[in-house]
Amino acid sequence: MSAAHHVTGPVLVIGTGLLGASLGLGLSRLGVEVWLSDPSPTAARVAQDIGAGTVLQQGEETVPRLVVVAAPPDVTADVVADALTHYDDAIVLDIASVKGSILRQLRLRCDRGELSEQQLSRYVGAHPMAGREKSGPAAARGELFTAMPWVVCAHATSSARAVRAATDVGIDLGATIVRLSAEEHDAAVALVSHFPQVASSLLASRLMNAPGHALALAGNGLRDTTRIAASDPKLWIQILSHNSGELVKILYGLREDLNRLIGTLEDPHAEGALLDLAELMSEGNAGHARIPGKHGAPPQAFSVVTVIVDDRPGQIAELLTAVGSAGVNIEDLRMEHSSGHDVGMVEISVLPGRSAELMEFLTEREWKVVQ
Ligand SMILES: NC(=O)c1ccc[n+]([C@@H]2O[C@H](COP(=O)([O-])OP(=O)(O)OC[C@H]3O[C@@H](n4cnc5c(N)ncnc54)[C@H](O)[C@@H]3O)[C@@H](O)[C@H]2O)c1
Ligand SMILES: O=C(O)C(=O)C[C@]1(C(=O)O)C=C[C@@H](O)C=C1
Repeated sequence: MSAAHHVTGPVLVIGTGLLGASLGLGLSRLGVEVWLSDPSPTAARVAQDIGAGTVLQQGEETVPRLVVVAAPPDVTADVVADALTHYDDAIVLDIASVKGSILRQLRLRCDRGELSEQQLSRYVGAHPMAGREKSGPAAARGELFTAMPWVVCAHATSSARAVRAATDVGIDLGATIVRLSAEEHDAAVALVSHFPQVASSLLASRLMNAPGHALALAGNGLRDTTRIAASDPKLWIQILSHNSGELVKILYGLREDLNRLIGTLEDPHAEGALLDLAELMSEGNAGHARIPGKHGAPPQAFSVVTVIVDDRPGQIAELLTAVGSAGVNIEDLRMEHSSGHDVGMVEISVLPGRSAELMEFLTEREWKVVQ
């Protein structure tokens, strides 16, 4: 299948695990020529088998216009530097979960004369705020990035061409572009990604020696708060250690809150103790209410079913008729066009209890529902 897109291939994806294979899959589906490379021949082959691109065989050469480095954070700066040196006109971007440490390593190479300023100008950092608790290409999904934030971290000397290319990949994958400096990015993800991972892991680690009868009672509360505790330790020790400075600031605050809570619960009948507990719960309510919906939309009281439609007359009417025949009431409707796309995204707000059946109904009728 070939659809309108901004990215011009060939694109070389280096690192064909969950993220690299998902990106290859998303671009290949648009008709972009994608080459795949990974030190693990199995990871590269699996990525090829699922349709993410074509494996670049050892000794085989290609002239990519764009290189996307989707390797673990520890090796990302090395792989980026090699790509900037080896492919002398290609734009190189990385999609690692941390940005500041990688940029600092690349700058150091410039200062030592190992990389030229011209080479560094072809690099831009990016970070799709989309992923899974699973790793490897078998878990890849071409729609992983749809409607998710795609952070572009240009550095002081990134060329306009490089920034454009990093942005275009996100747009073509249906993501929402956010521009931040590497420092702003690292502070933000410490709070909204790295801290939740640590909190989830700490919570789940309490279960290691829990008696079977306690675990047998586990409901959605525990499942919701521990999904990401199943994440890959090899990846996360790198992410956490690369962004430790920002994370530690948040953990100091948590330590204070925990001390306060312990003090309160040690004597729940003390004067003011119940008020303290009420404050803790309502502060949590207030923080939760600030988590935006997809595309940065305000928090939703309804469930949103997102459907991708072709940008042509009659499509919305057909979709609304389909929702009507499912017997589901539309509480709100929002339509988004990604600039330059031939598709639009329709967000249908429905009562939370009706979204699963509507998704199933539409999917069965071959509407493209974003899962
Ligand atoms: N998993 C997520 O949710 C998520 C989300 C956004 C960004 N990221 C970032 O994407 C990158 C890849 O993560 P992933 O989840 O796909 O991990 P993954 O473990 O699924 O895949 C990583 C791949 O990189 C390969 N690799 C290892 N060393 C390499 C090297 N020197 N050169 C090239 N490839 C190498 C591995 O063989 C593996 O196939 C990481 O930097 C991560 O921080 C991950
Ligand atoms: O949804 C998940 O499973 C994720 O952990 C994804 C998540 C996140 O924190 O949102 C994790 C790390 C990445 O760098 C980006 C996205």
